[in-house]
Amino acid sequence: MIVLEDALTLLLNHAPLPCSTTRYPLAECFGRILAEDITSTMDFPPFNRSPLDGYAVQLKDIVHVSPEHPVLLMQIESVPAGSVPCKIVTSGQATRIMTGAKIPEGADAVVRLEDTRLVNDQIEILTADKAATNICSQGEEIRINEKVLTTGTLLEEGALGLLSMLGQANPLVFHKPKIGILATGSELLSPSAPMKLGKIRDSNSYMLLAKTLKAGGEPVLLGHVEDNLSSIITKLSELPDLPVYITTGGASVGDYDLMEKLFQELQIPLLFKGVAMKPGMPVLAGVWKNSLLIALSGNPAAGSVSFEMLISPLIRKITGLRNWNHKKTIVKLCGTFTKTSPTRRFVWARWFMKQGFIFAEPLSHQGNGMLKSALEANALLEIPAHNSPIKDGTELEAILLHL
Ligand SMILES: Nc1nc2c(c(=O)[nH]1)N[C@H]1C(S)=C(S)[C@@H](COP(=O)(O)OP(=O)(O)OC[C@H]3O[C@@H](n4cnc5c(N)ncnc54)[C@H](O)[C@@H]3O)O[C@H]1N2
Ligand code: MOO
Repeated sequence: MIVLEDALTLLLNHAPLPCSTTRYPLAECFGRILAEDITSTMDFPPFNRSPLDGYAVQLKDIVHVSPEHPVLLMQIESVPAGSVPCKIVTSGQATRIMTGAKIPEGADAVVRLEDTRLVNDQIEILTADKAATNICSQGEEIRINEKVLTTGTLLEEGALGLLSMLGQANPLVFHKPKIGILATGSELLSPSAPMKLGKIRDSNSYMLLAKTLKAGGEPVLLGHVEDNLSSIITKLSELPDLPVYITTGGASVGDYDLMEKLFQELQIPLLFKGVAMKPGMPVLAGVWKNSLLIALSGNPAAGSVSFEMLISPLIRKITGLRNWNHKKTIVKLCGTFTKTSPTRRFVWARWFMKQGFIFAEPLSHQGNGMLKSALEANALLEIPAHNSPIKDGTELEAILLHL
């Protein structure tokens, strides 16, 4: 039996390198991982521009204005966003300018439209309030040659907007790692099969498919196979070449729990067998033909916790993501937790904010009812080993699954 953190380190140390790279159109890049550093080839904004609709003027003409002592200026042109001003603003003149348009030469202030009035043909300036700061300077957000995005960045809305701004229509991204998911168990039926006595439908494959997608991998469902060593070996020999294979079922000590025998039969040296946590203790891992083979428990409650704690960070690392680690946080326990155990435990919980603190309430119906609690859970709460009953409000570590 191995400590969870050591098991994860072993898996990460044997993780395949991130996949090959390719260029994708920007619109197809959401959720992918950037495989190159992006340096700006231009300043942004690319020119001094107006942050509002108003008049570009010379500051010295308006510094002393007030509604009681306005000044009159002559409009020389009007510049919409996207156009280039042609005329230089000199003393006594104003260029009507729209938000986003280039500031004309000669102007060093912009008065907003609401602070002006049209008087005959002239523009009356009623206040100079903030006029000098009403200019967005060239390069104030991004300088030319500045590194804006780095390899390993998850491409979400901010990154996609920046890439577009920088003219990166086809950024280089990592291919998603393919993760094989094979369910073992003679009791298993596919979701479309008619029900039979003694059988259950395979829910693990679909649960782990979803978890794989969330971690940034590409799940490859390999179906299910009965608890028979030669059937499992035949099935494995037919599988496509993938960097990681996850199996569920047969990881414990029962007569038909064949995973340990499988590792022996295929002469796969074990990285570890059994992880000191509950649920999710039965896990075996090894390197098989340059791929990681990880056998999880068939118990949905156990398999999903093992996946969350061990496989999700592993997949995130193989995607090329820079920050692949769990997002752990300290929460306050809502209610008391009375179940004690010599092993550290992870329980599905629901976090919420109250009086400025994050609280987490363990869900009832854990264990075999895990799938129902998974529906409601948004956190995995860690209960330390050998705890005496834990009091309401005690600080505990949790992984927040959905924000
Ligand atoms: N004598 C002992 N028995 C058990 C122990 C133990 O220490 N000594 N550990 C228990 C614990 S804890 C767990 S967890 C399970 C682990 O069992 P396995 O990993 O070998 O998994 P299976 O026996 O194949 O299945 C367990 C359970 O889950 C159902 N199952 C299996 N596959 C699926 C699937 N794809 N979709 C939905 N449900 C699935 C299966 O029918 C069983 O009910 O062992 C305990 N026993
Ligand atoms: O290890 Mo079992 O995984 O406690 O549920």
